[in-house]
Amino acid sequence: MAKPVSIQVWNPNGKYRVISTKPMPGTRWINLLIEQDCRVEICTEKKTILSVDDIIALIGNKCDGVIGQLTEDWGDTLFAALSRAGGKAFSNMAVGYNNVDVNAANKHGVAVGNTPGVLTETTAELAASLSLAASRRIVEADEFMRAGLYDGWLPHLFVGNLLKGQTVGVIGAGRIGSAYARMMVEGFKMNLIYYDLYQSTRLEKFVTAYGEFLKSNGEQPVYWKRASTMEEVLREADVISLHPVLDKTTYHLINKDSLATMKKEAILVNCSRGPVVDEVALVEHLKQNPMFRVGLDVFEDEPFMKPGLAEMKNAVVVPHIASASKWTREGMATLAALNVLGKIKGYPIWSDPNRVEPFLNENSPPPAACPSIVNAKALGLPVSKL
Ligand SMILES: NC(=O)c1ccc[n+]([C@@H]2O[C@H](COP(=O)([O-])OP(=O)(O)OC[C@H]3O[C@@H](n4cnc5c(N)ncnc54)[C@H](O)[C@@H]3O)[C@@H](O)[C@H]2O)c1
Ligand SMILES: O=C(O)[C@H](O)CO
Repeated sequence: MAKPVSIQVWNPNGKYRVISTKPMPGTRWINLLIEQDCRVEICTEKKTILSVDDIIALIGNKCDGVIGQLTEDWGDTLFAALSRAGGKAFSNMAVGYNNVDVNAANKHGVAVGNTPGVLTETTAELAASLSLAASRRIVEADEFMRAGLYDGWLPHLFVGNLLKGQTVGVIGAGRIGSAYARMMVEGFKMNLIYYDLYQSTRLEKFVTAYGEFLKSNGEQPVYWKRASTMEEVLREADVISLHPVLDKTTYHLINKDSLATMKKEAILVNCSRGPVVDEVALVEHLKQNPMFRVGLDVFEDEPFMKPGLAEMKNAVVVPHIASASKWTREGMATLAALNVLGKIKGYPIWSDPNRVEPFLNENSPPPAACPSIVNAKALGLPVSKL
């Protein structure tokens, strides 16, 4: 058993004990909990990733709800501990919840929250940034400059790819994938090809309308295509960005074979989850194809990179920061806190997790609902009429 971890306590006499396994940005989330009679305990332990034992020690004998992080392993052991302590709610401070065993949560009657919507644009902007950084070789050029190697303009110096008129491919055109597609189509006049299990009519309508606008201005229009297979996207796109959920259907979706299907000078961006890409195969592909480039925010074995990746000049790598804008991170903290608070207070579940703005308006109290509970149906929780 790990030794008890250090905590900061807010509102010590609060009736409901809510734990956050990490300090989170902003103070609104703390205030919202305190106003509703919660004692808030924030783990201030220095180590970045808490173990299951650390979290069991935090939960203790009485705990009404926990706000946790995507780095934690929320399986049967933790849900059993939370349930024994009287807890009925857990929320990830993330939209992705592949670190959570939802069946185990169901078994112990614990509601599982996530934070959709508030991070859509911020994450799409990072994917767009990585697309640009990779296509225009920004990191390589920056390193070159700082190393004092620049001794004058040259026709061949850091020549990269023009995005305008090329095709952007999106795999997983949900909230973030669609936002990214719109940025790339509108910002850089790229054509779109996408693959998703579901049709994205809104995205298609957007590209059609933008194409008509360009045409009416005498410019080359843009086009969209919904691919019937992922391979079609891999074959046709010049820049491919991955935005599906991580589950058993998307594990190693990008592997040796799929990499071989892509154009030799293609750009691959991953802001979804690391294991969507077979990173060992990717390193080999980068070695064999120096004109192929990647922009990665996520890694298969975070916080580590597979051997060889750090040395690849044709890879841009950042440490899982896609949702890291101040507004988004504060909003994620708010949504996660309100998921836990709402369940403790017996509120119903918000009917549309794609429309969470009312919870984020600092000038009015949030609706009396849980913004997003992924196992609401399985637990038979009522849906809000608001
Ligand atoms: N890097 C980051 O910091 C960061 C930030 C936010 C989200 N994410 C990741 O992005 C994911 C997507 O977030 P979202 O809000 O857009 O979710 P979403 O549910 O709106 O979109 C996911 C899409 O993936 C599609 N999909 C599922 N299985 C697929 C498959 N086998 N092939 C193709 N498409 C498939 C779904 O139909 C859906 O449209 C999250 O689950 C999370 O893992 C990462
Ligand atoms: O799933 C998520 O929300 C991200 O990975 C962190 O923002």
